[in-house]
Amino acid sequence: MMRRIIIECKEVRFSYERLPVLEDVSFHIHEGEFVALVGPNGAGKSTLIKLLLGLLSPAYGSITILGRSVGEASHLIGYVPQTMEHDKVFPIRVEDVVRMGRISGLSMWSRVEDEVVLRAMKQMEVDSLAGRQYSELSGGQRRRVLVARALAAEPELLVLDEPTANMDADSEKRFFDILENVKGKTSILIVTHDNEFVSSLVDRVLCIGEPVAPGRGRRVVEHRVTATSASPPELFGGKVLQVLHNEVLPDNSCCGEAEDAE
Ligand SMILES: Nc1ncnc2c1ncn2[C@@H]1O[C@H](COP(=O)(O)OP(=O)(O)OP(=O)(O)O)[C@@H](O)[C@H]1O
Repeated sequence: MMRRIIIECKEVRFSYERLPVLEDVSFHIHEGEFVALVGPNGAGKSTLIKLLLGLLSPAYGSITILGRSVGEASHLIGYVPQTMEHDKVFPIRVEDVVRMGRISGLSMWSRVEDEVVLRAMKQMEVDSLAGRQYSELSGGQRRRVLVARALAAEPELLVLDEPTANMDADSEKRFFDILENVKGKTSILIVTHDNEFVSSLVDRVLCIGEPVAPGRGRRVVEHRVTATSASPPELFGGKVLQVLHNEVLPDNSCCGEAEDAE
C-alpha cells in the first residue's frame, strides 16, 4: 500500500512579470513526511510556498492537495509565516491564541475542542504557558505558540517558513527538539537554513537548484537524507543526500531512518 500523497506539484512554472522564478517543478509530499525546502537567497522558496497556499497561481502546471485544487483545499494547510506582528498591549492569553486555530471553537465551545487545543499546546510544550500573556513570552516561546495554533486546526500539512529565524542557538535547538513530537503525526514542510538540526529530523530535502537554462526559472531537486550511502560526500549538515526523482514511497518507508532510494 502506498502512503497518501498530501500535496503534489506537477510541472509548475511561475514568473513575476518578466522574471522567471520556477520552472518544471514537480514533487509530492506524503502523509507523515517531514520535508525541508532549501535553496539560496532569492531562489524562490517563498514563491513556492505562496503557490502551495494558493496566494499565487502557476503559469503552467498544477498543484493539488489530496487530489483537490488549492482553491478548494488550502484550509488543509497550517501555515506559520516567518514574521508575525502582534499588538504588544493587546491582552490575550497563550491558550486563546492557540484556540484561534479552531475557527469553529470560537463559536462552539466543547470538550472535544478543548482536547484538541490542549493536545496542540502539549505537542509544542506550551501547555505550561497557557495562562500567560502572549506579549510577555520570549520570541522562541511565541513561535512555538504559533505552531501550536496551526496544529490546533489539525492540518494535513504544516508549513513552517524559517521558524527559527532570529532565535539564539539554545532556543533553536529546543524548537527542533520539540518539533520532533510532531514528526510523523502531521506532514511538515519547513523552509530553513538550519541544516544541522534539521538533518536529524527530515526525511527528504527539496533543493531549489540552478535555472534550467540561462535566463530561465529554477527547478526543484529532491533528495533523501541518508547516513548510509557512500557518496556523494557531506552535503547537508554532515549527512549525505541522495538524489531522488519523484519517488512514490511505500507505506512504511518514511518517518524513520532513511533507507536506500533505489
Ligand atoms: N512580488 C514580487 N514581484 C517581483 N519579484 C519578486 C516578488 N517577490 C519575489 N520576487 C523575486 O523573485 C525571486 C524569488 O524570490 P523569493 O522571495 O521567492 O526567494 P526566497 O528563496 O524565498 O529568498 P530568501 O531566502 O531571501 O527569502 C527573487 O529574485 C525575488 O527578488
